Amino acid sequence: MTIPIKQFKLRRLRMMLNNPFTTSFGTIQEKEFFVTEAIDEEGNRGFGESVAFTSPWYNEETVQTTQHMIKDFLIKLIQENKISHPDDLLEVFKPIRGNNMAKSALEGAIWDLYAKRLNIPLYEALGGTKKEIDVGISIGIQPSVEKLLQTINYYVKEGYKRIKIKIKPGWDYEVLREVKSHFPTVPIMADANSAYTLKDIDHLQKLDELDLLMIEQPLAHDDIVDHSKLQAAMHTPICLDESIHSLEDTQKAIQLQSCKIINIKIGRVGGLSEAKRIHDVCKQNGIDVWCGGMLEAGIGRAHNIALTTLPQFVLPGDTAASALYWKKDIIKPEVVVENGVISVPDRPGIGYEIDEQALENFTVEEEVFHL
Ligand SMILES: O=C(O)CCC(=O)C1=CC=C[C@@H](O)[C@@H]1C(=O)O
Ligand SMILES: [Mg+2]
Repeated sequence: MTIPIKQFKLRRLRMMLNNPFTTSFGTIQEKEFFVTEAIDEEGNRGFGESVAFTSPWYNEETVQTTQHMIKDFLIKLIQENKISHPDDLLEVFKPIRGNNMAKSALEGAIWDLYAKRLNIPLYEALGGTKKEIDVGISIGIQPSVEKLLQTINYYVKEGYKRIKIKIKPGWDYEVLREVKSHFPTVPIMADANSAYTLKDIDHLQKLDELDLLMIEQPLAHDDIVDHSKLQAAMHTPICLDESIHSLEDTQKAIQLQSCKIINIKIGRVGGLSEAKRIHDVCKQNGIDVWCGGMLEAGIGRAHNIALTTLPQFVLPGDTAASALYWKKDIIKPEVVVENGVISVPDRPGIGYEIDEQALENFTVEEEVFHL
């Protein structure tokens, strides 16, 4: 049966992070993004969230390109095609190359609507089974090693199951060695956001001494060939983030042995349907996966939680508590983490209610599209 989508709402929100988040590219303090809403004939409402940043440092998409793609191309494709299942969007959106984050923002709202129409939780609609998921925390680059150690100490005491540290040349081996010596039993990983090249191979090999859980995206954002050379030269598992946009990329990375782990971000791969396909092929090939974060507000966070209930998400994700990011989130209740664990909500769809007042307060622009 066709999903009778009657209307789309596109809200642009602006929210301030509690703490600035610094990577090898710069610092984010204010987050701008879209909340998408798909409404059917009976008034059911499905919600999605976009993850592109205001400037294209993580990938080529931005808040502006997301809006352009949704308004001028993607909604038209939904108007022209019948959608019976959210997976249909894989074909419907095919004429548009790339722009995965824009596609995912709409697809997420349709997945939520689909699950709500069936009156089942989104995680169940996706085929997930876990009732609880393990989470870790991603810590941005800190002003000093001392500050970093204090921050880690705080999160370890809070119960987070693994700590991810951002690294870049000049802020890597010594810092990680210090961290490991203070927290020898805590699973520690490093994310380089493509700050190195194969010329750094000797330096990167030194990280093998530190028994890290993994090193994420050490080399170029669009590379899987050099990563395969690096993985062959290192014991530490390489995790790919930026380089994996699709099932096909995943299959090629597996074939080349470019990594042992994949960080699945729903937005980066174009939505939950593709994320699920990537998960399935990783499961068949013994590649561990985990769910990365993009500093999401509550709706995106809820989607991440639902995805993480799939069985191959065997490593803690970045889906930390709402309160670490926002003074006030846009969902009710907010996402809470106890001893590094989130209890997956059992309500229909994303499982959290929208805080309508908060949504309104953070909205700076709104547009409605009739189908
Ligand atoms: O807490 C989160 O949402 C994860 C934050 C995080 O690590 C990242 C967010 C955005 C872009 C990147 O720097 C990064 C990552 O690469 O995984
Ligand atoms: Mg990353």
